[in-house]
Amino acid sequence: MVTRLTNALEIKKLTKVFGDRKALDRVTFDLPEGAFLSIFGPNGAGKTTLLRILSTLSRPTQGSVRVMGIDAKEEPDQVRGHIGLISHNSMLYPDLTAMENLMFVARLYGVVNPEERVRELLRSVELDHRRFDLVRTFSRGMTQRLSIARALMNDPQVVFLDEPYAGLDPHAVEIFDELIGGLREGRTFVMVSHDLQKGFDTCTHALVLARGRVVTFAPKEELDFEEFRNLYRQTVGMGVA
Ligand SMILES: Nc1ncnc2c1ncn2[C@@H]1O[C@H](COP(=O)(O)OP(=O)(O)OP(=O)(O)O)[C@@H](O)[C@H]1O
Repeated sequence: MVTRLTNALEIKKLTKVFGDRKALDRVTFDLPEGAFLSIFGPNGAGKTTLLRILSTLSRPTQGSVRVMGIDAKEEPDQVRGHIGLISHNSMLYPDLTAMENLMFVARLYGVVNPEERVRELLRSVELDHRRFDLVRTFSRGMTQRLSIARALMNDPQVVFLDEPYAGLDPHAVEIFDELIGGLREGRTFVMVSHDLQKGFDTCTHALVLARGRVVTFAPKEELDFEEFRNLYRQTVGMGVA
């Protein structure tokens, strides 16, 4: 029997223009299901713009985006049902408790037993004991853990992470790595990272962007870290768009 690998992402000639600036320029790549893609690039390379388009927060100017086979331009709502996003903007309400925040999201997704699901998620990120505390009293690491729980509400097949290590102390990084490690089975991850070593260690595929264009897209087994690092340094030397 031949096992057919499906692609979690199919991106073709994706272009995004802001005024007279091209933030993304004909970006093209396919990512197989179950992969972990790390996206690298200097400031202004287009990483966040790409992540925002993949997660349906922004629309491409040109080109096509398919997430789990669904056209993100035509059916963004359908795509949203399959994805989770963990970003700087935690999408949490600081003046609500952890529990209230997650209950709100559970209702948005029409979760059948919302309270049960919320408690299960809170336990999985080790925040159940803080469920009645306001989010504004949480540390950066705790807020991030809660935003992971929020992003997992719909049991997403594709998870997007925007610089998840920013502002975390080493202990929080460890907890985060463990959490993500436990979620990798059967899921696809896409992470924007400024930490070259960590992003490279974690990934199965690497994408380097510069000035909105793909400099490299390859499975990790085709890349040697030292060469990759040198290439990245040259890329950073290319400057911003
Ligand atoms: N809403 C916007 N309006 C106008 N220009 C924008 C907008 N969003 C992004 N850009 C421009 O698009 C380009 C890519 O920005 P983007 O935020 O995607 O880069 P990035 O690689 O994520 O950078 P960083 O590493 O600094 O976060 C930049 O030149 C930026 O100024």
